[in-house]
This record gives sequence, C-alpha cells and structure tokens, in this order.
Amino acid sequence: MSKTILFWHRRDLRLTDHLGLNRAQQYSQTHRCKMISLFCFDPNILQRDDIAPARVAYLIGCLADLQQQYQKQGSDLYFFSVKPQELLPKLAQTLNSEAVFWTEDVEPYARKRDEEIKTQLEQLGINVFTVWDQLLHPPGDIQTKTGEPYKVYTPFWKNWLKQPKLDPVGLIQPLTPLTDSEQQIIQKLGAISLPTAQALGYSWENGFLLNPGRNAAEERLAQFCDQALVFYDEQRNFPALDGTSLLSPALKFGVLGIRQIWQQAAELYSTVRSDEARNNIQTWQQELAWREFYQHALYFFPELAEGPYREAFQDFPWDNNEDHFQAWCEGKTGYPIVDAAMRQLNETGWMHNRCRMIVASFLTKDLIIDWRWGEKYFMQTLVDGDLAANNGGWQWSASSGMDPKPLRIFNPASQAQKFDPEGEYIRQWVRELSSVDSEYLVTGKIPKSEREACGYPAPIVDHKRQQAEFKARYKLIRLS
Ligand SMILES: Cc1cc2nc3c(=O)[nH]c(=O)nc-3n(C[C@H](O)[C@H](O)[C@H](O)COP(=O)(O)OP(=O)(O)OC[C@H]3O[C@@H](n4cnc5c(N)ncnc54)[C@H](O)[C@@H]3O)c2cc1C
Repeated sequence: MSKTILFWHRRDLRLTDHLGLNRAQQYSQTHRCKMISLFCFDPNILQRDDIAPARVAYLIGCLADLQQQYQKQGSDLYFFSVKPQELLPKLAQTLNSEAVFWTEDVEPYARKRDEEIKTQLEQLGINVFTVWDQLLHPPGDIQTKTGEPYKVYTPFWKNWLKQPKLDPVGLIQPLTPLTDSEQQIIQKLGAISLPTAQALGYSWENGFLLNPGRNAAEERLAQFCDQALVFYDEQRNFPALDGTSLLSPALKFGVLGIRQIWQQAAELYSTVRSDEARNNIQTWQQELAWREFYQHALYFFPELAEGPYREAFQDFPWDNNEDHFQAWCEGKTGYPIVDAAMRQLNETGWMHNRCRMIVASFLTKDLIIDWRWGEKYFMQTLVDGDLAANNGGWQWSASSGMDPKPLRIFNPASQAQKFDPEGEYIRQWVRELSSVDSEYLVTGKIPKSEREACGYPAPIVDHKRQQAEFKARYKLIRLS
C-alpha cells in the first residue's frame, strides 16, 4: 500500500478556510502521500447524558454534506464508531500513514484524549500535526501585560480586536481517490456508512432554524450581512425580530471558517458610511470575541467545567426544588417571558440570547436552583450546545464565574416590557396566551379568571421575595 496521511475531522466540518486541512494537503503533496479523511463517532461523547437530539441531527446533516463535498473533490469521508484512542493508532498503522493531522480543541475531555492518541502514535513512529483553526486567536495569543490569561472580558476584547487577523484560506485542491483495495482495507478496519441520528439513539423531528451544511450557513451569513448586521446593536435584544445571525450551530461544528466570517463582517465595516452602522457591526464582532473569551477561559481554567469558578459558590445553599425545575424545563412557570423562551428551546433546539439570560437568571436567582442543572438541560436541548459558551453563559448568569460584578438579577417583567413590549414573542411560543392583552403578558399580571380560562399556570414563585432571598444567601456566602 502507498504511503498515506490521515486527517481526523472533529468540529471542523468543512473544506474551505480550513488551516488544518490546508496544512495536511501541503504535507501530502510534498511527501507524496494520499490523504484519507475520517470522522469518528466517539462513544465517550455520544453516551453522555447531556447530548441534545437536535445537535446530533444537525451534526449528521453536516457530515452528509461534508461527505458530498469530499466526493466532489474526488475522494471521500470515512466514518467509524469506536473509541478514537483505539481507532487512530490501528488505522494509521494499517494504512501505512506517515502522519496524522487534526485541529486543536479547548475542551478538557478532548485535550486529554488527543494527548493520549498523540503519545500512542508517536510511540509507533507516526508524526502528529495539530493546528489551531476554530478561533481567530488561539489560547495564549491574547494575554495581559504580565503574560496571564484574561479573566475579564472588556480588556480581553480590546486586546483581541487590535491583533491582526488571518485571511481565510481557499478550498482544498482535488484529492486522489482510494483504490478498491485501499477501500477494502478501510472497510475491514470498521468503516461504516453515515448513521442516522435515530441509529445513534437520538430522534429530532422538528427541523432546524439553520439547515445543516455549508450552503445553508453561507446563505445565512450573506443574508445576515446584507440585512441585519448593520442594525445588530439595535435589534439583537428583541427576540421577536430576526436580528441575530443564527449561525451558532455552524460555528459550533466549524461548518464555516471563522476567518471567512470575520472577513465578511470586516469588509462590510470598511464599506458602510455611518458611525452608527459601524457600531452595529462592531457589536456583533464583540459577540465573536465573547465566543473566543470563553474558549480561552476553558482552556486555561479547565476546572470551570467541573463547577463554580468562585470558591464561595461551592457551598451555595440552593433550594433545588425538583417540581420548580420541571416547570422551568417545560415552560410552565407562570412567567410568560420565561415560558416562551423555554418552549422556543424545546421546540426548535435554539433560544434567543436575551432569553437565555432571562431564563438562566430566573432559574438561579428566582428559583434558587443550582446553575449546573440549567447548564445540563441546555446541553440536552441546544442545537448549538457548546461547553465553553454554555458554561460561560451560566456562570455569568449565576454570578459564580470570573467576573461577578455587578450582581445581576433580571426582573422578568421589566425584561419583557423592554424587549418584547407588544408580547409578540410571548404569543408566538405560549400559544394559550395568544389572545391575552399585551399589558398582561409583559407584566405577567394576568387576571386569575383569564389565566385559568387559558389553562395557564399561576406564577410558581414571587419574584420580589425570591430576589431578596437570593441576595441574603449571596451575602452570606460572600462573608464566609
Ligand atoms: C446561559 C447561556 C447559555 C449559552 N449557551 C450557549 C451555547 O451552548 N452555545 C453557544 O454557541 N452559545 C451559547 N450562548 C451564547 C449565545 O446565547 C448564543 O451564542 C447566541 O444566542 C446564538 O445565536 P446567534 O448565532 O444568532 O448569535 P449572534 O448574536 O449572531 O452572535 C454570533 C456568534 O457569536 C457567538 N456568541 C454570541 N454571543 C455569545 C456569548 N454570549 N457567548 C459565547 N459566544 C457567543 C456565537 O457563536 C454566535 O453564533 C449562551 C448564552 C447564555 C446566556
């Protein structure tokens, strides 16, 4: 068998603007090796209890699309369902591989797994090349003046923005197909056809706000840049509007390259004429920086994945009332804006960012339930569920994270009055309230008779009382 190299895809499901693939292809050309690309369904991930059916279904759709892209480039993408620690050394040896390539990850599990695989491969005399690809600036690139990772977002952002960003790289060049006998070897090594989400034990019938695959993500990015990006700062907080990009699942799985996304926003920034439009674009760029901030944080402080960053929160006296948690999950708390958001999540697998903050504040500060319960439920439902962003968002909301000031407690009624003033979003998701007056919807003060006629629950807690209770407990842990 001729010499090969392996490219292992993980959360980088594309062929364009891919630093890792580009490097692998250059190596394969200079070393005259065939490149074989694979994706492995890692049972250690798929058997966890925080996997969302929507996310698995989106992943499968993206893999089907990536396989077609490979076929158009003259080759294929091979699938396996076995622990990567067992698979990669075996594949690399049997396929006469000189080197194995993949792109780096920030998650603690992935880093440990990758380290194990790297050691095994190197012991076999096989080179391992890894590249940072999913971030504009990898961990370590953005540091304080004393060389420390940032713990606060604003100075991170200022430094991050100043740093030059790489241009996107193009589509990989056509690939050499495997011979029949090489294909047979791959089959013998356990290659499978792309499974369905159901075959993996996850069923998702509700479709997607952003369809899987490259075309849908590119079209959405173009549409967003054409229409909503220059109004982003004004519209992004109103969940009834189509004011955000919806690109989060594509970013999660690397369906589009981050450099490509940045370049499109930066080009628009340099062509618009008003300061207002530029500010709007910059606010969106700040969101991309939040994504990187949380990934850097997880990389340098992997303990974030285990629990609260602030020691004092280890012993926070949470109520952890299971009935309240269930009501929150089902969107039956009697707080219309909270219920609308939870139902949007359950029905679509996605929730608007303003609403993620509202429901997270409500769970932790009004229901006084451990933020880790909410974090897990989000991972079990979100199409874009991502450890770094989700943990960051939850610790920010719970005030247990790196930057706890000020203590944030959202008032659901003020949030609804400000960001859903006509109750449009509430009506869309809490359908039994569709004919209730806006005033009642946004204040949450629905007359009892009307509420009962709609079959809508009474508020399960009193916001004012719970807020005072949370503050009292917070004061205690801060003093302890
Ligand atoms: C409690 C909580 C949990 C969250 N969980 C996740 C999660 O699991 N996965 C996830 O991708 N985002 C998460 N977010 C961040 C944010 O809500 C989503 O990224 C955003 O709603 C996705 O919609 P969009 O693509 O239209 O975003 P846009 O507003 O168009 O933003 C563009 C991109 O920037 C990134 N981004 C935006 N806001 C944030 C943020 N606050 N933190 C990190 N990245 C951000 C996302 O990749 C997003 O796609 C969470 C936020 C909170 C408050």
